[in-house]
Amino acid sequence: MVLGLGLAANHVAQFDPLDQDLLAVKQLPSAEHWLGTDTLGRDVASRVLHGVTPTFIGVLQALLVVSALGVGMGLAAGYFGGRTDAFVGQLTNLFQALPMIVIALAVLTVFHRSMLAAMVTFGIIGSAGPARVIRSATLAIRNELYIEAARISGLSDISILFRHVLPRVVGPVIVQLSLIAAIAVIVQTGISFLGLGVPPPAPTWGGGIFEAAASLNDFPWLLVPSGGVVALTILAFGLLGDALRDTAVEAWSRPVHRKATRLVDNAGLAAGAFGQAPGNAVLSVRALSIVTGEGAQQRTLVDRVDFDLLAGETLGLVGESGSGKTLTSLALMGLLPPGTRIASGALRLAGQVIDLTDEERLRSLRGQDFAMIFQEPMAALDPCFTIGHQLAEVIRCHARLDGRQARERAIALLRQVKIQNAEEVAKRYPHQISGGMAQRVGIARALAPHPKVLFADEPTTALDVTVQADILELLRTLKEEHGMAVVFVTHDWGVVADICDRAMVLFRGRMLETADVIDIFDRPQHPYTQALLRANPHNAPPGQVLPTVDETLARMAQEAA
Ligand SMILES: Nc1ncnc2c1ncn2[C@@H]1O[C@H](COP(=O)(O)OP(=O)(O)OP(=O)(O)O)[C@@H](O)[C@H]1O
Repeated sequence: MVLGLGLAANHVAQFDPLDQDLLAVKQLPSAEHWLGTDTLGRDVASRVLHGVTPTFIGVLQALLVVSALGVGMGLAAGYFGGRTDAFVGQLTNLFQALPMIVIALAVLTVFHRSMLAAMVTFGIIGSAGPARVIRSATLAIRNELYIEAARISGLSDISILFRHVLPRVVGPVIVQLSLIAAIAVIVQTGISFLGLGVPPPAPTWGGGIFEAAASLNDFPWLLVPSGGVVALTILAFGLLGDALRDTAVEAWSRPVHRKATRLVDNAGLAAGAFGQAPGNAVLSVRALSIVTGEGAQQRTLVDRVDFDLLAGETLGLVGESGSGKTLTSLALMGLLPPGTRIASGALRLAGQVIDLTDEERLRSLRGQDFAMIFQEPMAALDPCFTIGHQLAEVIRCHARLDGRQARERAIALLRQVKIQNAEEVAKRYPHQISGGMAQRVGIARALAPHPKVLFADEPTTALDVTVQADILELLRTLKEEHGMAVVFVTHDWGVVADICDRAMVLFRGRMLETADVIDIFDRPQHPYTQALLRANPHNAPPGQVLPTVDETLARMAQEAA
């Protein structure tokens, strides 16, 4: 808005900013002079408005220098590391050690009060701060897998920097540039205030503050318009930076609250669809569909999945990577990742029917009736708190216990998951325990609220084989002790055979077959299940090359023809 008014100053301002009226000096705001007049009777509003353009030109000059130098140095130092990093480090140290104001005064003297020279100098010296911040942000992501993958696939460093690194650090870049813009306003105002910038009578914000300071005792009002516009502009740069950062960086990570086009009528579904559900089903899910994208871009990721989970049963969700196993379980937990949403479906839990598109209702089940354990047990624990503290926190969320009681219950839970020295483990931090122990802690945390259903998303994949067997054994025992039902996400037929009672095979988001585990292994009905089983390494004689699922499907199609 300030910039808009400044650009339209010739039309908006009622007076020439240089017109003096010695008969109307030091006037307070009036209908004629909106912000009053100064010590020479000039219209203050007109002078403030005409001061906008030179100020913003200066800001732009500083921003261009910082964008090129500060952002460039930060990206290069963080990405290349080594000597580049050391060189940039020395340079930024040097810039930060330079006395900015003394250098600016010298530059203004040499370049005859050139604001351009002052702003370029400020941009060069001021680029040290953004360079350091952007270096740190780049360091944090330069070893991420997708950057490695881009390197391996032959992309040049420049295109990796601009296409893969810059978009990830755009948040800090925007924030740093908004800070620089605000400081550039202060520097310009300071220079004009010292009488070293554009000479009077040209209208500048700093000049206005200088005049206001001179007549502060007899006409204090004069400081309000000139100081106010500077303060408001600085504030506006901060807010603008935050808003731009939110739009550019965080918009994608916000949950989408818009409801998708419903694929089925959920009201009708809730009323009739559970008729077929077995009497002893703890959880029944009907027509669960998950989509991503909007309008014509909408893509179905999980397509009308139905299943029943019986009391004390373990149901395996099996399928290749990307078949929708994880999304199915996350959807029921109300934990879908950003960009995806439930388009339709209903569940019935303990006789209660819940519309799956009702996010609020679904969220209330999490941690109460539904609990979850994850593939990366260590990543699911907060490194800053002890195991005991983290367990006690969850326990106190669900039960009215004091600190000591919650700690005792935490230790009891650790014993339930067969951790021998539970008291001692409770005092440890996550980095002080093994992966297998971390998964036991994850299970203990999931058990704390006595859930009806436990979702286990490949909980043994990240563990070594002997620990895997221990964890599966533990889950089997706990399921029996607690009477829980378990939904077990896996792509490992060995795990299905070991722990599941029934299995549901998913392919590209569609449910192909659900059967008892023995039937699935002995009499798989769907050609895809047959192909998936043939690709199972557990069945293969050593040394034999297994057919891929696609190869088996192609051969079956040929035989059928
Ligand atoms: N946030 C997301 N936005 C868009 N599509 C997604 C998102 N998360 C997952 N998908 C897509 O949804 C589909 C199902 O993903 P899901 O993670 O459920 O598969 P999965 O069977 O669990 O695979 P894996 O065994 O590799 O974990 C995949 O095609 C995946 O690319």
